[in-house]
Formats: sequence, structure tokens, C-alpha cells
Amino acid sequence: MGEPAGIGAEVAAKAWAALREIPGPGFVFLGDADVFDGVPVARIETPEQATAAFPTALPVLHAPLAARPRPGVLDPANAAAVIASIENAVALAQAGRVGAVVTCPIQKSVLTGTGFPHPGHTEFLHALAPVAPRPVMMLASEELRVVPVTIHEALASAIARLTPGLIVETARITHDALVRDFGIAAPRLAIAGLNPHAGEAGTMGREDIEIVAPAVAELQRLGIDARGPLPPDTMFTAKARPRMDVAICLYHDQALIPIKTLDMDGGVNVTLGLSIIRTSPDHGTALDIAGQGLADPSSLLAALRLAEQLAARRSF
Ligand SMILES: NC(=O)C1=CN([C@@H]2O[C@H](COP(=O)(O)OP(=O)(O)OC[C@H]3O[C@@H](n4cnc5c(N)ncnc54)[C@H](O)[C@@H]3O)[C@@H](O)[C@H]2O)C=CC1
Ligand SMILES: NCC(=O)COP(=O)(O)O
Repeated sequence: MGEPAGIGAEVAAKAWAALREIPGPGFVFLGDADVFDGVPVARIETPEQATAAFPTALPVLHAPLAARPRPGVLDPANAAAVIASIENAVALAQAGRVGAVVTCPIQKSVLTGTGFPHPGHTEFLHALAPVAPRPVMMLASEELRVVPVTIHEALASAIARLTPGLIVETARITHDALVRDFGIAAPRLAIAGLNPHAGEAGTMGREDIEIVAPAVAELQRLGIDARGPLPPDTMFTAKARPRMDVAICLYHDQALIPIKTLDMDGGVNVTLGLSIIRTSPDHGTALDIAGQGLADPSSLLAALRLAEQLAARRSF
């Protein structure tokens, strides 16, 4: 469902309209059926009914919101329903009743404002369905995959928390997921440096020498094809991108700026290190355009396509 005041329901309805006549499993919306205006909705009782309903109506497992949503106007009264829809989706995936969870964007500050302890889906989903020791966020598009080692935290604390161990653990989880879920036999990892020019031999910061380089050495010792620390300003160029299967970046924006700049429409957020499959569009709640019919469903469609491919690989 995502944030009810955002564009989640609009892109879900547009994605349904785009997919309804295409053979495939379809999807079921977990949330309030009454948020859809001018869209045929099928209130189904079980997720198993979704595929049959999909060609004629948007299947919804109805769970009412506490307050009627107003586009662009956040209401903490609906936070519990937003959280419950994520929990319910995960429970259905854990029970094998759906192949994957595709989340619509949440307004993180609203949830944390009500005492929700997780900074984003990624951390919450890992608390619900962990496999690896930590959650890993990957954003993937046709021409680039990126992973931020630190995720939803202030830049100062992200830098303070960097250790060789954290980089190695994140890179190993990423490597294993690329092998298992993406079918890449020997993934090539490009590890970003932290400082300008990857520290310029220590003259612009010691972190690249003391934290990143030892992590790269350890990954190489483990037999992983890892290179770095690479100067962050040139590692994403058109010539450099084909030389990597994933860029391991050190903080959120180092990873997300290049991929969103290159392909905001085709980018998909995938959580690694879970027992279930989870994808999501790369964009947020877009409160500034909510309720105006302007929201582009491309990234949600890409997230649905990738979820289907990953589920097929795990033989759902
Ligand atoms: N997976 C998730 O739950 C995510 C949630 N968010 C949350 O979304 C909220 C807003 O974040 P922002 O940084 O403002 O990013 P945003 O992606 O919501 O919006 C940035 C700009 O892109 C436009 N935009 C976004 N998606 C669009 C679409 N599908 N079609 C047309 N235009 C679109 C918006 O109108 C806005 O001008 C924050 O609370 C953030 O935490 C952000 C990213 C992912
Ligand atoms: N900017 C990406 C993002 O915030 C996605 O977070 P999550 O809610 O998927 O963990």
C-alpha cells in the first residue's frame, strides 16, 4: 500500500491497467479498496484468487485505513495500517502464498514519528524475514547496480560507522545474492572510495587506506572479484559501468545519485539478505504530485517485472 497520501495507489492502479491483458501472475494490492477512484476493484478474500480476478479488476485484500487519505497531506492516524500492510505481505510471502513482496513508498518520517523503530522498509523487512546477518539495499537498473554499505543514517554517522568488516559483510551478501538470484556466476564488485580521488594517497583522508583498501584485500582473499577503492567521481562513467556487476558504495547518496540520475524510471530497489523476495520502485511518495494523475508507474512496473523474475528463479 505505501503512504496513503502519496502516489502508491495511483501507480498501482496504472500498473494494473498496463499489465491486466498480459499473461502472468498479476498482483494483489494490500490496503484500503476505497482509495481507488474510477478503477474496477475486486475485493478478494485470499491471494490465491488474484490471478483469476486480475484481467477484469484490480485485486485488493481489503484492510481499511483509520482515516480517509487526502493527497499530499500526511496523517499519522494511518501509520498503523501502513505498517500492518507490510507485515501482512511478508507473512503471505513467508507462507508461500505469494511469490514476492513489492512495496509502495512509505513516508519514513511519519512512521518514525509514531514510534516505529525502523528507518525504512529495508531494515523492517530484515527484522521480519532475515537470512543474512544484516539487510542490504540494492538498486538495480538495466545498466547499473548499486549497494550502499550504510543506508538510512546521517552522513556523519555513516562515515563514523564504516569498518572493513562492515564493507566485507555487505559485499559478501551482495555477491551471494548476485550469484543466487541474478544468475551471475562470478560477480565483479567495484568498491567505491570515500574521499576525493579515493584519498589521493592519504593526503585527502586516511579512510581509503585504513578502511576500504583492507576490505578489498579481504574480499580478494575470499576469492571475490573486487576492485577498489575507486575514485567515486569516475567509477560510474559510461566506460566504467560495463566493467562491474555492482558498485559497492559507502553511503546512501553515493549509490543512489548515479542510478537515479541515469534511470529513475527503470530503477528498482531490491532488498538482499531476506528469506523472501522484495522489490520496490526507486522513487518515494511524491507528495507534491499526489492526487493529480501525474505519477509515472514505470518504476513500479520494473519492480513487478524483477520480482516475477526473481520468484521464477527461486521456483515459486
Ligand atoms: N521505498 C520507499 O519507501 C521510499 C520512500 N521514500 C520516501 O519518500 C518521501 C519523499 O522522498 P523524496 O526524496 O521527495 O523523493 P520522491 O521520489 O518522492 O520525489 C522526488 C521528485 O520526483 C518526483 N517523482 C517521484 N516519483 C515519481 C513518479 N512515479 N512519477 C512522476 N514523478 C515522480 C516527485 O514528484 C518529486 O518531484 C520521503 O519520506 C522518503 O523517505 C523515498 C524513496 C523510497
Ligand atoms: N532512497 C531509497 C529508500 O529510501 C528506500 O528505502 P526502503 O524503504 O526501501 O528501505
